Amino acid sequence: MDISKDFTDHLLALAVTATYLLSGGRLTIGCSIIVMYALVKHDSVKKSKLANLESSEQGDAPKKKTCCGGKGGSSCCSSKPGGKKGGCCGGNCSSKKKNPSVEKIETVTPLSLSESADDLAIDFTQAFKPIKKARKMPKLVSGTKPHTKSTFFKKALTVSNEKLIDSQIYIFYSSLQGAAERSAKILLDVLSSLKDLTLAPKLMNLDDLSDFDDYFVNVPNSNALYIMVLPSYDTDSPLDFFLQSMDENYNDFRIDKHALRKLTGYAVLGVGDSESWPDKFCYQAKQADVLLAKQGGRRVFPVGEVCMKFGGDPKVMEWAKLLAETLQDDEPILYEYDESLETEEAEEPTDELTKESLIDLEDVGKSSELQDVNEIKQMIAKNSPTYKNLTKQGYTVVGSHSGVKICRWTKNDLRGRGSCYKHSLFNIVSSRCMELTPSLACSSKCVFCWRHGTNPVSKTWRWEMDDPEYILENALKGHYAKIKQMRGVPGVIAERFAKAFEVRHCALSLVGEPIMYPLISKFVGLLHQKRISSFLVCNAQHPEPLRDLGKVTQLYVSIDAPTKTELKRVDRPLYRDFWERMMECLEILKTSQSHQRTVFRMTLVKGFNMGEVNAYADLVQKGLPCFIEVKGATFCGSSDGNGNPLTMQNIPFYEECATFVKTLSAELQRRGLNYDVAAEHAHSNCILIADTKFKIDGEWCTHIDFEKFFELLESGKSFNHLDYIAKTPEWALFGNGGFAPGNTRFYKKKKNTDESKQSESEAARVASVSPIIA
Ligand SMILES: Cc1cc2nc3c(=O)[nH]c(=O)nc-3n(C[C@H](O)[C@H](O)[C@H](O)COP(=O)(O)O)c2cc1C
Ligand code: SF4
Repeated sequence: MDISKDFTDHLLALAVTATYLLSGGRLTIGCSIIVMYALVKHDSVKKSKLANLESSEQGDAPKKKTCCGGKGGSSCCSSKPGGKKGGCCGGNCSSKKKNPSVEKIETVTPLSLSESADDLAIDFTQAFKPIKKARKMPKLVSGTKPHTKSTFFKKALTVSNEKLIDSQIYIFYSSLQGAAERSAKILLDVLSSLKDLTLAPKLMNLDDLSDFDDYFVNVPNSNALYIMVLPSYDTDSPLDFFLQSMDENYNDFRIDKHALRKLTGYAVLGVGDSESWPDKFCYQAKQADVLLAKQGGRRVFPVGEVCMKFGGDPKVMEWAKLLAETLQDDEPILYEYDESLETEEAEEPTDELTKESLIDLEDVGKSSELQDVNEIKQMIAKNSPTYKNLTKQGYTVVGSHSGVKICRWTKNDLRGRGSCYKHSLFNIVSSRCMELTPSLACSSKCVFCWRHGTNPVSKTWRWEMDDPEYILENALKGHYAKIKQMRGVPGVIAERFAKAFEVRHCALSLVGEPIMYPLISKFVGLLHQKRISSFLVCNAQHPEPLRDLGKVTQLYVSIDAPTKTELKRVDRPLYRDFWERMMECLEILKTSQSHQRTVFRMTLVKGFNMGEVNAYADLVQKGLPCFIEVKGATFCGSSDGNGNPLTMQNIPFYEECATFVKTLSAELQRRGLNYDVAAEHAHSNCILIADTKFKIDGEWCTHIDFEKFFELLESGKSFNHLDYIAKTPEWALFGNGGFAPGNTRFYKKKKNTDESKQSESEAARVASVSPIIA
């Protein structure tokens, strides 16, 4: 130890500390410096003692060069006397190696940039190989996430001792082209022939159910067993709505999450096409299986997946027979309830392994498929059965969700046989009217609807969307193409035919719910730019867009029943709060949309909604519309298998409609409301009640002055329904029939006068091709 050097060091340290303290440093900092200095000094003294001891043991000279660690410099271990350097050891010299403590530190110190290339030589050959994926976690093996409350993946086993054969079996199916329906019937035959079966199985078309809740939120009886026979479509189909409803139910806090545990069990049979859709083969049947299980359903038989191209009906039969055997089996079934199906609430896993396990589990069939339930599709894809169906019915599908169709009244008017009731009541000439809907989908499934149960249903917009400009341009093209086809039809009046190529009115009704199209106001604006008047009909289920709607020439709200119970029975609305929605819509008509020409449209269906006149009066009182248009429903073809339960017995005669209208009008007057019967079109069983503010100087003015309407619109000034009225012609007034002069009545068969009368009333009731709602 060099005492003189140490002493100097001490003095220097003391001087530095004193200077620091004197110059205002804090006492604690000063003390700390002194203590640290003392410790370092103590350590170096200890080390040098140790070194001296070592060198004395080895008989070395007391002055020994320490290793430079490869840095070189004056004290380099390799420095030769006289300042000349031999090669540096790079830290490997014996002086270093011999010090065990230094050697130990080297093994754990991270490599520094100054270390030599030899030291950094690392084998990278494995580095860029893909990281071996963690082994897929088998479905029923727990991959429990540590430190989280909810178990990420777990199973629970229960044993049921139910005798499945005693169950009430429901065979549900959904079918666009008939294969699932056929398969469901095979199942019905096989199961019905089981000798031990206590109750006859029931066959149900999912698309005909008024309310899925009756079966999939509430269970009809305590021993129900569901068998679902489902096709898969990668295009939109009615099944999409069913699956989305199931998914919504599961996430709706108002609904019992596990409502289907009350079933004795369920099984799903998928039919599809494995050749054309290998990646999506029977994917919707699998989705349904997962959703049923999520809601507590117990799978009593594995999901069947039958390719209707290969195997077809025999495979369905095979599955049905195996299922039948199982149902007869007394062996208890081991049910596995898989809580992984409830991972929505589970926290995001943090470590990579668990994350990867999650993906694997999703692969197993949960989330990836469930996400597909809300996949955005085209409403009516060109290759879909719905598209074919609609075009077969005479629609021109525009883009992916709009449609036009010329109705029989347009054809009639072109041939001089008269316009529809809108001419009598409001001055809309059928040959210059285009019937269009920007949404072929609807949020109701009205019993009198002529959609034949195949059009998409949904509560909200869930599809790809076309631009309003595109829709209008192509709708007009489609409409004109259909008009053109009429040129060879006998009796077409050349002048009307020519004018028909300049559409003046657009009835936004047809089928579906136009107001569901999110850009409806913009679309109406485009119509007005072309001086085409707009008649928008909505089903009183969408208060928000109704409130936001801009000016229309006439705004209709369909009032299909006067009470909550009847409305549910007639409209079969998809919304649970359908009644509250309707009430809100009526309130909007009375308030924010009261500047519009508002109309209640009532479609009378005998045995369904003609009973409670007082209740209708309540609704009128609530919405205070300008007009109430009452129309008897028209029979539009078979009710067989299309979800439309109506027969001719439900179609009212003109006289019955007239009685209803008079009674309603009297009730409104009794309440002090100024309404009266104004006009009619007896030919289509349609009668108009109007607010008496449209009776100017004793003359009804229910017609529209279209020129005035556009003038006002273009002026930019605000105006209301009374600003563009026109006098109702004599022939259109109530009691005068409403058949426009200049047209010829046409009866299919020539009859005597009495028979003709009968025929007119009959004609109003039957329309195999005409819309019953237009
Ligand atoms: C437009 C279209 C899309 C289809 N998409 C699928 C699909 O994604 N997966 C599948 O397995 N089968 C698919 N199929 C085949 C149908 O599921 C199959 O034909 C089934 O038998 C139809 O049943 P249905 O006649 O009861 O409607 C598709 C068929 C069509 C016409
Ligand atoms: S009648 Fe109209 S509201 Fe009712 S289901 Fe048909 S399109 Fe929808």
